[in-house]
Amino acid sequence: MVGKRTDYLSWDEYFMAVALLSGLRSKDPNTQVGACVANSQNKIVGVGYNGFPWGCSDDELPWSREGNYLDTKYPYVCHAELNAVLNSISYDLRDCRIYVALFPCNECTKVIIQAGIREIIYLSDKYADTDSVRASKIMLDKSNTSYRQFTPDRESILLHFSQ
Ligand SMILES: O=c1ccn([C@H]2C[C@H](O)[C@@H](COP(=O)(O)O)O2)c(=O)[nH]1
Ligand SMILES: [Zn+2]
Repeated sequence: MVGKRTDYLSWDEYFMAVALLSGLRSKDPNTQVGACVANSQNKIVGVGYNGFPWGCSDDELPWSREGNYLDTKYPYVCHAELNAVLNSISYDLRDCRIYVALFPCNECTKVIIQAGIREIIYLSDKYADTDSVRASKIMLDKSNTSYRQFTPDRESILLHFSQ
């Protein structure tokens, strides 16, 4: 008898990989963030990445991090989590989990909480020392929204377009 494959992706690996793959769509030269929302039946209900709003050309708005506020990306870019929630097939995301490449900022955290998402699984917490992420954690703790860092059991996942 032929046994089943044993190196198949766990649900956490699968959804985090979808989040990272979505992040590869981002044009941000510094930080590419992807997000994937999965429901309690392990179905993907929304994905997103950081990018400019509809109709706002990637070639006309700045990707700078520094300079006058209006000459930076910050006032314009839609965050990955916001896009994943807005792109979702369901209005009600109660009991869903969101997989994100980067710990959500305070604005995304508000969206996540208000959408009813119950758990955040993140990869990087590189902005842990900012007030934005501190505020996120305060709100998450108060609202009983759980969060945990994804600890991968494998270094990478390879995809080949040629079989
Ligand atoms: O919760 C978040 C926080 C940030 N982002 C996006 C917004 C920007 O495009 C980058 C951050 O750029 P830096 O150059 O690292 O400041 O990440 C997001 O999608 N979600
Ligand atoms: Zn954000």
